[in-house]
Amino acid sequence: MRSAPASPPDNAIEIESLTKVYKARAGQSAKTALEGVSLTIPRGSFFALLGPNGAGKSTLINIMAGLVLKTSGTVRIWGTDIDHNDRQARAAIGIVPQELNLDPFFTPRELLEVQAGLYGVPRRERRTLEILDSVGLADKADAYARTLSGGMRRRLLVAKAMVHFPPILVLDEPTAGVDIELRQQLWAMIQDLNARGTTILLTTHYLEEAETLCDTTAIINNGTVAACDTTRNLLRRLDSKSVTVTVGGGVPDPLPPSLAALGACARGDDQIVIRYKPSETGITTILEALRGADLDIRDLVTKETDLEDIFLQLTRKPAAA
Ligand SMILES: Nc1ncnc2c1ncn2[C@@H]1O[C@H](COP(=O)(O)OP(=O)(O)OP(=O)(O)O)[C@@H](O)[C@H]1O
Repeated sequence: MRSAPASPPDNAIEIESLTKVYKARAGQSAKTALEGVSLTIPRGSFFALLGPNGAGKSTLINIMAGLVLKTSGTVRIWGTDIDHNDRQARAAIGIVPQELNLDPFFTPRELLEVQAGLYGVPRRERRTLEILDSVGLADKADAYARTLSGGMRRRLLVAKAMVHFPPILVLDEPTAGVDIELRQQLWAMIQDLNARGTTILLTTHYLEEAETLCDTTAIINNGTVAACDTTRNLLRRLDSKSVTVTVGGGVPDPLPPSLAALGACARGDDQIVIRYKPSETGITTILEALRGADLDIRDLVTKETDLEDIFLQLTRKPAAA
């Protein structure tokens, strides 16, 4: 099954005009989950796919995994079109699912052997212990999966996705519900895999995760790509800063007109946030508006834009008419 092309492709994944419409079912109308999605994931990159719930991330991954049939469009994985040779395309990809779906009665060694068998990896080519070692589980090779901690199980899922030596690893929300220490461990492990050449595609809700780890970020919303750029460019291009003011006596409702005119909004009972474009609005304009609002200002903090600002700007639902 290790039938990679002779020379590796420039792009690990190429998706063009991908559309998925789930057919109408009893009581439910048809649902367009992806609409004309195009994405290019260069070989060796660490790519984040960000999106709110229901954006279409799982649909995209499931199409690549062969679990969902696309409606139209093209998907090439490691140079192979899934319509031409889906086995070869899928052999280039390892998918780490979100759920900890491991058979508790298998040991990690057995689990990897069975998985390698499913992928048709000949015994002499299997690297079970080497893979377990790469995820820090060599000493647990013969422990029952049910005795492993949550963190170890997650690492075992990564190992399982790697039995056929895929050059691409897709991780679906790998750190959802995972504590901070374990998150750091997983990050270090995935970074190490990436440093050794594996292309990583990661879906996440954690903006910090994309910001810290990923060189490129795509934001997907309502089944379309709202943005796709290097993470650094995304942060740079927004031309956005924010001022957060903490006020005594509660945030006035409605907000004073001078602040409402700047698009300010209340956060909690005692904070007002004003997002602004430094290229258009100087900080003195904002300070004057605050002075004119006659507030009991207790604190004032300015902040550079971060991925959360961008995410909110791109995925915010339009206000109801
Ligand atoms: N089998 C299905 N039949 C009908 N609609 C579906 C099906 N699977 C997903 N959908 C719908 O398609 C849209 C995209 O769902 P998808 O699971 O791909 O989003 P997601 O970004 O992965 O969300 P989450 O982060 O919550 O998993 C949603 O509106 C969802 O309800």
